[in-house]
Amino acid sequence: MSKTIIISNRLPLQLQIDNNTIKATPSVGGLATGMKSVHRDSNGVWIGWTGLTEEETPEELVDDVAKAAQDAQCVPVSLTEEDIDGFYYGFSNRTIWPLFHYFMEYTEFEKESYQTYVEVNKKYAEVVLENIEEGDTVWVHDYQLMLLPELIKKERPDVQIGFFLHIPFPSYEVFRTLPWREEILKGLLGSDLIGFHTYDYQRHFLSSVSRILRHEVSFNEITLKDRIVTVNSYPMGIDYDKFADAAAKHDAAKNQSELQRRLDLHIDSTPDAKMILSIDRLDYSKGIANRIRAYEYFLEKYPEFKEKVRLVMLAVPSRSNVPQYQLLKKEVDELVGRINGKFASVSWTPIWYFYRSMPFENLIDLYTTCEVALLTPIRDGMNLVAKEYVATRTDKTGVLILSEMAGAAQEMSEALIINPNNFEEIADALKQAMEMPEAEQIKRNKFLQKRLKRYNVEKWADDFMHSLHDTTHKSDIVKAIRMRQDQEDEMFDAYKKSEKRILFLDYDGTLRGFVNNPEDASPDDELIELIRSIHSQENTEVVIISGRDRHTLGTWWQDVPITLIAEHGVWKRPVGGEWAVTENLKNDWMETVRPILEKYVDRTAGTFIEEKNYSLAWHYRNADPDLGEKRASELSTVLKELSANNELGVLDGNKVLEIKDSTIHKGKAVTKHIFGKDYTFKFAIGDDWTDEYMFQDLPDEAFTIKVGLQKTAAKYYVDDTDRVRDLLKKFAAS
Ligand SMILES: O=P(O)(O)OC[C@H]1O[C@H](O[C@H]2O[C@H](CO)[C@@H](O)[C@H](O)[C@H]2O)[C@H](O)[C@@H](O)[C@@H]1O
Ligand SMILES: O=c1ccn([C@@H]2O[C@H](COP(=O)(O)OP(=O)(O)O)[C@@H](O)[C@H]2O)c(=O)[nH]1
Repeated sequence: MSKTIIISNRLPLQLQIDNNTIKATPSVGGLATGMKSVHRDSNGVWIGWTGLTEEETPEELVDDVAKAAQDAQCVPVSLTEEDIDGFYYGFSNRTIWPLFHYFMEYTEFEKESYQTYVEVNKKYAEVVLENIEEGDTVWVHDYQLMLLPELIKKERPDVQIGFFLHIPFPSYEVFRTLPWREEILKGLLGSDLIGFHTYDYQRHFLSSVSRILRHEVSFNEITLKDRIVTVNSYPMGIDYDKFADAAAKHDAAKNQSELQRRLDLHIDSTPDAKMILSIDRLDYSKGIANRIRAYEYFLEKYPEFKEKVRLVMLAVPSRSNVPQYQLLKKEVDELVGRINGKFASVSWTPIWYFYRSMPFENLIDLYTTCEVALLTPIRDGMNLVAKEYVATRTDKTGVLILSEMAGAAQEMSEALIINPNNFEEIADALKQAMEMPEAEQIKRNKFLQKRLKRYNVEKWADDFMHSLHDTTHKSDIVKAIRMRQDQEDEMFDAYKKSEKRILFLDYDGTLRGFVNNPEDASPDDELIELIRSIHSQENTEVVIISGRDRHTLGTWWQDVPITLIAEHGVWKRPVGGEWAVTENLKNDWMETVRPILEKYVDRTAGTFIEEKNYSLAWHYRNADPDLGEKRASELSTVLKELSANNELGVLDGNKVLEIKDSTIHKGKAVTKHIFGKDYTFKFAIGDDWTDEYMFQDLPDEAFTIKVGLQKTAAKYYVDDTDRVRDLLKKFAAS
């Protein structure tokens, strides 16, 4: 039976050694808590790190570690102290975490820790590959494992791989600063589906892919040479019923509340003071220090709330080997001390501060007892605490104040949404929360609960898995039209048997890959030899048919006696002959069009005009991809309006717009060329829109091939210019 393999840095259980025996405790953090129910309900395994390094695990306990993991349907990845230093405390949490949360000043770019990150991703890949069986689906989680999809795909192209990023994906301007940006993007693109919490993270990722790797991105699909990668947003939900049920039980047994007991013990004798809850891992991205300062500002701005409110703050220890986290701990300790010292009275402590993690029951106690939750991250992928707080409010009272910088804010607009850097706004939101009528609290929470209950973690995981399985459908379409071996054999068979054969070959993007400067794309020696050798076969004609100008084509192929067709069919150089115009064309329109193109060159950096005898081309390959596409579509509209009455046509090529006589195109050129001749084998290959005319106009029996995975009228497609070269070699050897 096929299974789902979940992979994350940490397993949902963390192992410790206590008295020479293995002890397991649940992992904290949104990923582990959220995925736990998905793991429980699926027939799957979870691969990750146990929390124990190889050095910490004595020889005699190695089997016990494996057993403890196995009992929880987990498979451990064995890591050394050095691995954890470079991979977890290093690249993951000193480079990626701060960078992706826009803390540029905390970001370290260390080559050694990146190398360890690569090595550790390989260790994860090894364990995954050992555990994959046919039909399994792989779901990789989070920023610690961004190279893993590619490592798995390389070995197991048959396996479907999903990746979910739990933290924000930063804007291109921030991401581009990473020295290993290409490697990270390529690693992620080993996936079939990549998921983010919000649309903003998704669009930032797509923008980096198109700018850095220059891949074609269309809406939410990235076209690679042989696959399509789908990208989408899936806001992670929580196990709603688990929290709501636990809260209901807790409410029914009021005396269970530790907080209440604390109040009853008169540790603090202002039991009526409303409680403001704050829960996070102690992480600078969570805005804890700012939150305390904003609370101080609130008490100063609205002194009437002194002794009427209390901030209950749970900070869970996290990544304490990273210096920034140690500094933050110090800062928070000092702030809490200073503010309590400044405002406390004999009967009132303004902040109750806990620095530890709490078991589930105590969390429920905190959630249900506090009238307000104040969550003010500076950046946060999602923030599940916000959702858990709302889910536990069984009578629907309670006010959530949430930072607009948390992914959760996008779905929780009924909360009081604040900017975490605006103390004025936070202070006012706290006042509003304190004074909010119960009816309004209920109204807001009703909407929030309904949504959280519906899109719970199970629905979220289902949604992701369905989309992942749908990607098979897309790759099936790709497989259906990609030239199969038997189709290729059939074509070469027909070629060999034929007594009169013709091959129409497009040049750029087909015989040669694209380069930034078109003049640098001259044919290499191997290509020249191949073309010469095919052409020299008996009864075989090779025609290079290109949009290029005749001088360039003529120079590159001057010593090879093949037919050349330039400028989409305007010029022809027959075998052994001279260039001649095939049609009587006008070019007086150029005077009107050139200034328009020049205007677009001036406004769009990286673009330029190519002048041919009978056409003008505006190239935008080197422009910013988004701007290039936008300007191209704008220019195309302008040119089409202008050309309507002039028998001019606008050709949309590969990053080029070409304006020329509309009666000229490659389809017409090939039709004229084969007219009256009895070729028994016809072949055409090309990569862009201008080649579509050939594919459409050649008779049905022709073998037509598109280079690259795009919509086409050709019968087949091949991946790239390397595959074209393979085909040429086979023609030459036939
Ligand atoms: O494993 P740690 O280094 O101790 O960190 C705990 C987890 O923190 C991060 O959680 C993120 O995932 C949550 C659920 O999607 C999301 O709500 C939150 O905003 C994120 O910060 C981290 O992404 C996980 O990998 C860690 O395990
Ligand atoms: O003592 C604690 C405090 C919090 N949590 C859980 O940790 C998760 C925190 O997730 P969130 O998305 O808010 O932030 P993250 O820590 O993942 O960045 C939530 O599910 C909490 O219930 C926990 O297990 N023990």
